[in-house]
Amino acid sequence: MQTQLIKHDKKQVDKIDARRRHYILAFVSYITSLVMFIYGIKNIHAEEILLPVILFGTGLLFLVNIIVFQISDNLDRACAVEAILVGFFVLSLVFQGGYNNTALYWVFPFPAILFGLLGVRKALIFNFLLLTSLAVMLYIPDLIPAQYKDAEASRFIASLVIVIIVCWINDFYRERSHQAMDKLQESKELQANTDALTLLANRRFIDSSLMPNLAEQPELFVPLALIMCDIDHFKRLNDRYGHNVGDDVLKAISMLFKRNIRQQDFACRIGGEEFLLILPHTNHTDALNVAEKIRQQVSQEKMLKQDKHYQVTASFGVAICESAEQYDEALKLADKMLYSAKNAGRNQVAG
Ligand SMILES: Nc1nc2c(ncn2[C@@H]2O[C@H](COP(=O)(O)OP(=O)(O)OP(=O)(O)O)[C@@H](O)[C@H]2O)c(=O)[nH]1
Repeated sequence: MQTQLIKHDKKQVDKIDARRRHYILAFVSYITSLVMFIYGIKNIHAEEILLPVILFGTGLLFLVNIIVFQISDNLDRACAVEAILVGFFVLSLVFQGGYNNTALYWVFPFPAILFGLLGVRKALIFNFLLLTSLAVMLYIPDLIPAQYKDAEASRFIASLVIVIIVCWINDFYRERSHQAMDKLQESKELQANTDALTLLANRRFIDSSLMPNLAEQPELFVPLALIMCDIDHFKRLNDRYGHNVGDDVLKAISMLFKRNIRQQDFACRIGGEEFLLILPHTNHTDALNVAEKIRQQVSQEKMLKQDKHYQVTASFGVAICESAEQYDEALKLADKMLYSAKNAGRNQVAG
């Protein structure tokens, strides 16, 4: 669950990538429609009506697509539509020939645009389809009204293949390095949120990951049970057997927590010998039962190899949190309950 929450926080990386695609979409839409309208006006009296129709038509469609995106906020759909418009524009321009038969020059920016809009795999397929359609149009001249010289067509196709391959290599490794950075960041984040001795989550995890998620999506957590746990007379144990033995006890208790909580629960070390178990969707009775079960197991487990008769015990305080705003109050209550368990003689649960 700790890893899942950290992954959830990594959505920041996806947001940056979505922004990149958004800018490409906006740039291509506005610039292409502007260029289309300017050329449409320039060619309004062209001999063939098809050219201004293509120019105004695609210009308008690019504009409509970005406006629909601004309203609907559906980036994937807008990018897919944009890619289809790009394909349609490229094919119809080459079909018609463009102004003074210059259509082929306008094709070269589009492979890179397709990679920017669609991501590596889809863009590669799309570019391949576009390339094949262009090759068919150029090598079977009877299919289209525009006339291109044989040498011109071959050079164009060869250059386009090079452009597509370079864009593909570039984008493939950009995506790979993006994924590697993402993993590295995730493992650094996990390390920073983990207590080195017990490998439980630490206080930083609660503050930087759990709390924002609780505030953002309380329905995933509440009612949230907080079980505060403190090992009894730990100072005495340390003094008698040494710090290393104390450390081993901390590790053994942490393992015991992990064995007794569900996959969606969190076990955190929040102080020297103080722990906090955080159990989402858990009511007061269930939380008391969990605490009692763990208390019994702690008191029954032989934790010291050096002294099989030494009984480690722990005290527990339980409270329920119903909202993110209530968290601090519930934590204070769990702490208060813990102290009443200590005052009542230790090795017990209060809540
Ligand atoms: N071995 C070990 N000891 C630690 C660690 N962190 C804190 N401690 C010790 O934990 C002890 C906590 O002692 P106290 O706060 O007096 O509490 P206690 O002896 O457990 O007594 P009660 O809580 O009242 O039952 C101190 O002696 C700390 O030095 C740690 O990482 N390893």
